[in-house]
Amino acid sequence: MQVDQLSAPLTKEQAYALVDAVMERDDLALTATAHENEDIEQWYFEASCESPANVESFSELARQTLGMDVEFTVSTLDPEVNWVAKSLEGLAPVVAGGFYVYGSHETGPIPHGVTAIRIDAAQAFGTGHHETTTGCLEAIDKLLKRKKPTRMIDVGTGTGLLAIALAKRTRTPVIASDIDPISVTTTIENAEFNGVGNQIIALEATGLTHPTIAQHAPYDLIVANILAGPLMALAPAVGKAAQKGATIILSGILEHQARGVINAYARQGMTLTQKLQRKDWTTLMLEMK
Ligand SMILES: C[S@@+](CC[C@H](N)C(=O)[O-])C[C@H]1O[C@@H](n2cnc3c(N)ncnc32)[C@H](O)[C@@H]1O
Repeated sequence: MQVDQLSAPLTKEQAYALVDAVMERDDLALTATAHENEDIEQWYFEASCESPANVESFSELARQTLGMDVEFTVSTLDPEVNWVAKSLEGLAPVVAGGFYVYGSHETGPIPHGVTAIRIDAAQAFGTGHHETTTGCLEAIDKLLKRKKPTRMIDVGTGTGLLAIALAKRTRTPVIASDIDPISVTTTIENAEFNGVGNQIIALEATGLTHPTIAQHAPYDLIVANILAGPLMALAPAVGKAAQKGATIILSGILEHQARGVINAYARQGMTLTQKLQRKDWTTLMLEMK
């Protein structure tokens, strides 16, 4: 499958507005992100989709959303190359919440007193470098300093990093689920070489809809690093699956979206206990009352 990548330099606000607009248009079949090239202080909108990109529909959406014409650069990616892995090769280790997340290319010594997790770049999200992931690792560390959960689920597990972090620290089984089958196979491999293969139950599931997830409920810890929209949609299911006193860690939320997510979870009986801010990204810790 060939993949086309559309890119355009925009302001930060324009780039995020376009990401929001794309999220509402399933028919365009696009995955969109906004990011900053810090070296030149320029924000970009980027989207990828199966070739050939429907540039005309997309330009029309941009025109309607931003009220101006946007010129997109379109490039076709070679399907034989694992571009995600390539772009992540050589990343430096991440230290967050006492976890040390490193790739197999790393040759330096592992620092003392950390929980080391080896995650290789793959076609799944979660090498620990994104602020949403470091926010979750720090929230997990804060929680584990005061209590040890025993019934845990990581929804939207990506590479399995957060589930592996929990399994390593608690030595207890953790459910790791994702909508994407590639995440599930990646998670199984990552759990194996981190020595927690027998603790991670990796499942393909949308949200909390899977018989195994229902069987293991209620949970005393639910972690979900997805995006604000899907997180708000998940609030009723999380409310049903969480036991009284459970901790809920939510990330993938832009600062201006946090209030909406907090309100959606408050309506299901969960109250905010802590908020962690990493650049533009907010991680929420909530408790089921
Ligand atoms: C931002 S990544 C987080 C990965 C990893 N947990 C981390 O913190 O680095 C979000 C993941 O959620 C998955 N996802 C998105 N919507 C989902 C849903 N409704 N149910 C389950 N997984 C979902 C995506 O496939 C992706 O792997």
